[in-house]
Amino acid sequence: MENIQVPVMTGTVADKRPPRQPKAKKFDVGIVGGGIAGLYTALYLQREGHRVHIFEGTERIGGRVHTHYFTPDRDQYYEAGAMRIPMNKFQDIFFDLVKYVNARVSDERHISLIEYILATNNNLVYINGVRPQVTAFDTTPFLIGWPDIPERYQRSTAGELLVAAVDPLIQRLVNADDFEAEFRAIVKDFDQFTFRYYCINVMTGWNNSLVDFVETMTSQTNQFNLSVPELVMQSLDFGVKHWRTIKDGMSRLPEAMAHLVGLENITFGARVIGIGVCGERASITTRGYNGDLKVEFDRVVLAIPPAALRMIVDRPRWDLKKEMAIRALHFEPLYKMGLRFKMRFWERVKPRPSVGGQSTTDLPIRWIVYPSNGIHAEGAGDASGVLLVYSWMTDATNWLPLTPLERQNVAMTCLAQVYNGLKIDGKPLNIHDLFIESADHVWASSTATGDAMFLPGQFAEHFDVARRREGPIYFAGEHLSFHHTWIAGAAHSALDVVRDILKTPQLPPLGPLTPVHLSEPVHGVPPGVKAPFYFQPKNPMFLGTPGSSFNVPVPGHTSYLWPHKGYANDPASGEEQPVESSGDDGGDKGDGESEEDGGTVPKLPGYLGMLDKNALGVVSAHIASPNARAAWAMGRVTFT
Ligand SMILES: Cc1cc2nc3c(=O)[nH]c(=O)nc-3n(C[C@H](O)[C@H](O)[C@H](O)COP(=O)(O)OP(=O)(O)OC[C@H]3O[C@@H](n4cnc5c(N)ncnc54)[C@H](O)[C@@H]3O)c2cc1C
Repeated sequence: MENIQVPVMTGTVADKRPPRQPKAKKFDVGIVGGGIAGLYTALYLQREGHRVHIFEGTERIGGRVHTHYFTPDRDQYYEAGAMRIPMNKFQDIFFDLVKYVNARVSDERHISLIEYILATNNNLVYINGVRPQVTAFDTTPFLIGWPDIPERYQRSTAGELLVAAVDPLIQRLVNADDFEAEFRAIVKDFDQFTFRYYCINVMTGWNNSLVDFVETMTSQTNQFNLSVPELVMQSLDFGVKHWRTIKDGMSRLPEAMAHLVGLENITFGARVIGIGVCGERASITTRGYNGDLKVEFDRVVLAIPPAALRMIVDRPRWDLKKEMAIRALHFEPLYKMGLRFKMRFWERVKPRPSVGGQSTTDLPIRWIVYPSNGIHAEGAGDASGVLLVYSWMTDATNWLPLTPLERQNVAMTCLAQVYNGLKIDGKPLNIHDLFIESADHVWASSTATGDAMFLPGQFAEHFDVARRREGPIYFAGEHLSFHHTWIAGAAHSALDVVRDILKTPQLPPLGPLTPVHLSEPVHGVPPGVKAPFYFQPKNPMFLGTPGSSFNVPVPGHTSYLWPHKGYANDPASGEEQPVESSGDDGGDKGDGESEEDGGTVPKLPGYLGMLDKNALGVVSAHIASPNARAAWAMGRVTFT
């Protein structure tokens, strides 16, 4: 976009005015990826007066923030991606972002934070077929007969051992005036080592078997083969006592952010397949269901994980170090399955009911995570509920070869083993009788492949070069922050990019004190173009076929095509369900149909995108519009 030249007035009136400052250049910025990093970048640049457009490869906003709603009823969801936020100063950027968003969205989109319970004293442990009467962190090698443990550590708990290993380095970070400088010092000293090597060589008398024990009880298989700084950062966050989650689902955050950015500034179903540099500008080529689109921008931000960037093969070759970093940066595989039951049996089972927190097993399911939402809701005792199983690293990869039905069977068999012999209301618990349905997300086979968790040497060797801009092209994402695997990390990396683009290193994070009207947000609908470009979802996978994760509202109908429902053993609940008004849910998420949506599109907990009435309008005025075919003022547009 060109600068708008304000004509200089001459004569007496103009002479009395202070001389005009030249306006700072306003950029058109193309952002690839609609995860937190892309959205944060867009929000920030837009409020500084720049014009942004996000290209999201899928039909959903939020990337790895992904709440799966089984039904529109309260608490019938699981967090397939991010689910909990520790309340420490390193996560301030998240809490500030929530306040920033809340100051600007309608009540309906307001984000409420509720307590997240990380662990309770009643959570179960199930190791090698044994269910000791302690929690995972309180388990000792002696208690479960772990082999080859030096005598002096036989009665040390897993929690004590982990703290002894990481605390000296954590204290350095917690007490540092300059976090980044201290983190870099730790990188300099320890980045070349795996955490396992560190434990065996720095901790007196530890052997491999003791490391295996601590890893099994406090982490997941082979995670201690990652670099020392990664495990220190992870322990720093998981050592926090108080946690929060978002009421009615984490997806409410990216959805609210997207509404602030403006749905007309986001193109869904637009997988970017090419990046080019044209002088000082850059181009994005994106492929949708009805053709390719090439757009030029002043700046391009690639807010996508390295696995996704690597698969954009039509792009400049950067120097060998940069390409090596893109190839190498290690992501740990992650796997989650949500299982919905007719009652929240885990809260009623005797003798050890789990009200929140998570149980630890050495089975393929590894962790059983109990929902913190809905614990005290009215009628929760008898209502259906959802728990999830969660695996990392090798434990996550092991699910890959299985079909969805096989995965469901494995998870159910594991859960039955853990709960074998426990009672509910005085009778033996049979979880198969209570099961309704499941859904899962194999992150290892999605574009991100998991979360960034670097191998030894990668912080020292690849981190800075991976973050470095290449001409008009900038890079963002959680992997490019010091705080891997957190929403906070994605937001930090986006803030770094915004500072870099605007050449203002001191820009503060978005927060409660950010003035609402520092400058009017600029919306990207170019003059003369009524409907911005939207890919029309013609592909069958977008039409709600079984197995699809996408829901297209059918204008004029009240039905709603549900996402992948897993494999319900109850045919009655396995069918697609029409969405009726569910009555007053007493919350802020809306309740079924509303006047606003004309009774045709159900309002679901935070569901965004094309379900939105306004977005629907845009979808129907898609590319066929001759105006949209005209040059899009953000740059030159080519349809092929
Ligand atoms: C299972 C799991 C549990 C987690 N738990 C927590 C937690 O409890 N707390 C927490 O704070 N964080 C958690 N995280 C981490 C957090 O979700 C991520 O750090 C953060 O969401 C990453 O945001 P991002 O924008 O960097 O990347 P992403 O969210 O991956 O966004 C990238 C986006 O780019 C899109 N994209 C990719 N390729 C292309 C392309 N070629 N063209 C167009 N679009 C493309 C993707 O579809 C995606 O929407 C978890 C993550 C996972 C997977």
